[in-house]
Order: sequence, then C-alpha cells, then structure tokens
Amino acid sequence: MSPYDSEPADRLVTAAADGEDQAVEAALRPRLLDEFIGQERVREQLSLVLQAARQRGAAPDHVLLSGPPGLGKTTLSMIIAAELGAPIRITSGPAIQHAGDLAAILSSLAEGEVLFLDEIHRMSRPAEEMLYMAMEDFRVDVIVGKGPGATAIPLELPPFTLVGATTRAGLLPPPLRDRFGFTGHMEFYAPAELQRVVHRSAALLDVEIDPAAAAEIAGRSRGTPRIANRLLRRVRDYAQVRHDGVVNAAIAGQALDVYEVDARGLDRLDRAVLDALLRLFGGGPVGLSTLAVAVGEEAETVEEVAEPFLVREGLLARTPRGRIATAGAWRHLGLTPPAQPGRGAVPPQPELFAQEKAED
Ligand SMILES: Nc1ncnc2c1ncn2[C@@H]1O[C@H](COP(=O)(O)OP(=O)(O)OP(=O)(O)O)[C@@H](O)[C@H]1O
Ligand SMILES: [Mg+2]
Repeated sequence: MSPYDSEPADRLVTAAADGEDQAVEAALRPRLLDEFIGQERVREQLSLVLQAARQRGAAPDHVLLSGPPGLGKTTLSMIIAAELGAPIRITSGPAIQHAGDLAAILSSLAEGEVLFLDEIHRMSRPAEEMLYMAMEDFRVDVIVGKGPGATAIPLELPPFTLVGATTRAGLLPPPLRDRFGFTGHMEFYAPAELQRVVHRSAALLDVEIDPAAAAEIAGRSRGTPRIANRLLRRVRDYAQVRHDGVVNAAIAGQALDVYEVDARGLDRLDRAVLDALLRLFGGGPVGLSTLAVAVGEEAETVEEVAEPFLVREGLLARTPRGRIATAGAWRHLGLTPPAQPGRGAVPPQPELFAQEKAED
C-alpha cells in the first residue's frame, strides 16, 4: 500500500509494496547477511552487533532500521533472526492500538526471540510507553481494573531483541529512539548494486538475463530493490510473450518503454510534470497548484508522488517563488535550456495547454 492516498494505484515505479510484490517478495528475500546486497555500512555494523551477541550467548541490543520503503528493512529484520538462530514474531505499529495488545505479545515471547515491529512510528502513545519499560528493564506493568481501584501488576519478561522499522525516523519520540542500541540507516542503492539485485532475482525466477540487461533494469529502478524486482517481472513477461524469454538489454529497454518507465526511472506522471514545467512555464518558477492544473492532477499527487523523485534526481527544485526546472531537466527531455535562468527557450503556450485539456 502506498503511504500516499494521492498515488495512482497501478503505478509501476511506486516504492510501496503492491499485492503482487507481497506474494513474490518472500521468495526473493535474501536469507543471510552475506546474501544481502549493498548497504555496506549497515551490514558491517550489524554483523558486529550480531557476532558479539552470539559470542556472549546473549540477546543483542535492540535494533532500529530506518529508511525509505522497499530498501530492505523487513528483509534485514528476518536476517537478524536467522543469523541469531532465533524465532521471529512479526507485528506492526498500527496493529498495536492498546497497551494490552502489546502486553499480550511481550508476555508470550520466548527467551532470545526477535520481535519485529514494523512501522513503529505508528504505535499508540500508551503502547509506546509500555514499550519503553519493556525495552529497558524487560518488565511491563499490566494494569488491572479501572479508575482509583486500578492496580499495576509487574510482569517480568524474558530477554528479547526488538527490531523496529520505520520510514519516518524523525517521527519517533526521542525516548523511544534512545532505547535502541543500534540504528541502521538504509540508503538508496547504487546502480551497480541494483544490477546485482536484478541478477540474483532473475536466477531465482529462472529468467535468463545478461549483465547489460540487468544494468538497464537497474538504471530505471530509482535506487530501490523492490522496484527493480517489479520491473524485472514486467520485462520477463515481455520477453516471454514477444520473444523467446531470454532478456537482453534491447528487450529490457523495449519492455520498460512499453510501461513508460524511461531510462532514468521517470514514469508518465513524472515526465508530464517536467514537460509542463519546461514547455508551458519556460522552466518556472511556477506555483504548485498551477503546475498541478497543467498536468491534470491533484496538487498533492504532484507534490507527494512526482516531486520527491524529481528533486532527488536534481531535475526540479522547490523555491520560495515556486517550482523551477534545472538544466538537467531540459537535457533529460531533449530540450535546450534557456540562456537566462527562469526564462524558457520555449515561451509559455497557453493554447497548447488548452488543447491538451480538451483532448482528455
Ligand atoms: N539488499 C538487498 N538485496 C537483495 N534484495 C533486496 C535487498 N533489499 C531488499 N531486497 C528485496 O526488495 C524487496 C523489498 O524489501 P523489503 O520488504 O525488505 O523492504 P522494506 O524496507 O521493508 O519496505 P517497506 O518500508 O515498504 O516495508 C524484497 O523482496 C527483497 O527481496
Ligand atoms: Mg517492510
């Protein structure tokens, strides 16, 4: 599910997991730290934490994994349990609304068990407060009764390791953040790393693919393994239906052109935003709502769905005066940037805009 209501449901380049992703991701997940590609720093740090705990024969410190969707937080949490040889219990912040829900889970943990709490920033406040004590003292106070007659019954917990995952580390209250002994920040993957992800997934899916084709898919995957795996599946369909199933760079490129994911990973919406910014507004500055009207989308869709990646790619900038295109944006769409910044080589063309609106 996309974190944004404004994201089109069928978007091929969303980083959020769709139904098909959920069905196949389990099969594509690396099981051990050595199989996990990229994230060198997090991997090395985590490997030390886990190895030290194993040597001491104790449960490791609590681990927080933070970073954008689809970069491998759930995968790493399962790897942590596998590397420790410990069972894993999986739940999420939204599933724990009452402190009692959390007390039930905590009190049933086995010694050394890994508790994976996904979307930990979405837990309710009372549950969060119970978690503080559980993390620090391996103890919870179960409240029995209501009002003045209520009593707190202390309950000892076996040592366990909490692994929290969040896409929004900034939303975590500091007392919670401070109770993690180790925080791993996941970064977007480099193209060469994603190429290895594609190669590995292709082998697991029995798809014959050459290195240039894996690189082609990787380059369009927005630094995100989940997107790489999804694009690989669409390329596989194309190679199977239109060719003999073997994937080379040309076939990968053609397949993703069919799905309107361009060489840099921009999709139709992203390009429509850039195109309007360049052709209609001469590269800006232009206000968000005007830009949104020009592409026929809601302002939130443009702001939350298209812009973050365009900004990340250095194609668009948000300024106090409005959105502006960078020189890279002109190059990406094959247009000539204006000599004077902010003044487009192509003058604003309201009639083109009117015509496009009339067409849809
Ligand atoms: N380092 C990696 N090497 C190989 N495959 C990976 C790696 N990281 C992630 N993947 C693949 O990407 C997919 C998504 O990863 P995962 O579900 O762990 O992401 P996430 O960070 O938990 O996302 P979300 O924030 O949406 O929960 C998985 O199928 C996994 O196979
Ligand atoms: Mg996850």
